[in-house]
Amino acid sequence: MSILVINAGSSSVKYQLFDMAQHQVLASGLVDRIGESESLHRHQWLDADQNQQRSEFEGHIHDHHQALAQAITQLTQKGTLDSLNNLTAIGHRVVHGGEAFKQPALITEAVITAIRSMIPLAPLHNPANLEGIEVCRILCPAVPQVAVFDTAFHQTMPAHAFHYAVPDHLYRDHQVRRYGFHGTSHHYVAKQAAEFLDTELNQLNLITLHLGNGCSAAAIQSGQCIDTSMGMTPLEGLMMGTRCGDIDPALHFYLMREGQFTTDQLEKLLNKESGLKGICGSSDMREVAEKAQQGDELAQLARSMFAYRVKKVIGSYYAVLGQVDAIIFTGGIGENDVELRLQICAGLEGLGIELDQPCASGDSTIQALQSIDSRVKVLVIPTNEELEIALCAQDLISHQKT
Ligand SMILES: Nc1ncnc2c1ncn2[C@@H]1O[C@H](COP(=O)(O)OP(=O)(O)O)[C@@H](O)[C@H]1O
Ligand SMILES: CC(=O)OP(=O)(O)O
Ligand SMILES: [Mg+2]
Repeated sequence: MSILVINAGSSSVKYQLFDMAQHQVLASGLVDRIGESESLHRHQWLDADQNQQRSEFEGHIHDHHQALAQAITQLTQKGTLDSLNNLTAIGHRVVHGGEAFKQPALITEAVITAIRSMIPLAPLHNPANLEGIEVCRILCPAVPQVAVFDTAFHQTMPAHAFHYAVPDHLYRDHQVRRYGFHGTSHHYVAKQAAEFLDTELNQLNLITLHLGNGCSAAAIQSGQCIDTSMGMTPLEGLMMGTRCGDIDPALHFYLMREGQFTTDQLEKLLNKESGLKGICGSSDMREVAEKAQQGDELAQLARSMFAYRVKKVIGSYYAVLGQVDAIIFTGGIGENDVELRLQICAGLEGLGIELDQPCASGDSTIQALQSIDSRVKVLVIPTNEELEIALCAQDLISHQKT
């Protein structure tokens, strides 16, 4: 059984082909800078002797149709996929499913219409996700397709957590509320934690911290999400690579009045030019860490701000949950930045959170960081959103057949 997972962004398409019997990646790739003169297509695959092979193509790839057609050609020509008929399903990451989707969905015209209706809530993400779906429907009409939503796992949040304190008609008429994102990752690492701790997920209270380019936290009570830091859009919450996270909303009016900013300029400023990049000029935490080590004060400030905000969210979710079994670090930063994890957890002994020696970074398996006396477990769990999407697609397709 092979499942292809597609994560289509505005100017890139990432894909992975899974052999579901082994949970093994047979091939993967990235088409980047779509629409620009110097587009890039990187493709990797396992050959018949299980050796990793790579190919790279540079040139103009004018749209998502060409990008996906090229990816499918690579998949079928490089021997990893005999024919498209051997694909069991295609799973798509869809960022915004609004309130319509609490679970993954088999893609139909009605599902496409519902995803389209969410575009005003996710103008930076949903159009590209839809494009990926529509192109795959043209290129692989016989293959069932499944949409897996970033928002779905957070749909269990109670009303007091998801409502904003604005006039209620804005919720009823304009769907203004907290939705939360990265749900596929939060759910995946929560399930991994349950397996690692040898406990049912519905018996666990967890705080999951997804710290990648985008960053978000979730409070999970008895296995269900009861709060999360991202909001109506992925701009709210923690400080991120280029996104500001929580700010005073009055900053908008102030900058519009005093700085003559337009709405588009503000959107760009807060989404693309803020966060780590806004403070110290670099959005990549590895670069920020290097600069900080060399004595760059703004890079040091950026790291302190980042850690402080994660610490605050741990404290607030601890209060909301009452009792916490484990805190889970995931995402590129959460999995690898040993020093930052120490900074985040420093001083939390009063909450029963005590770290042992920092563990080696870059381990691909689960690490437990807590000391023997720590009441709360502190785990590092590598996320795998693509595998989770493939598992969701497999699950949905097998239930369709029975
Ligand atoms: N060893 C490391 N130390 C610190 N940060 C790291 C390390 N490895 C990766 N990162 C950071 O992880 C972030 C990317 O996270 P990732 O989860 O891969 O991103 P995405 O959200 O795009 O999937 C970048 O800021 C990167 O610098
Ligand atoms: C929704 C979101 O923030 O996704 P990413 O972290 O992939 O940008
Ligand atoms: Mg990632």
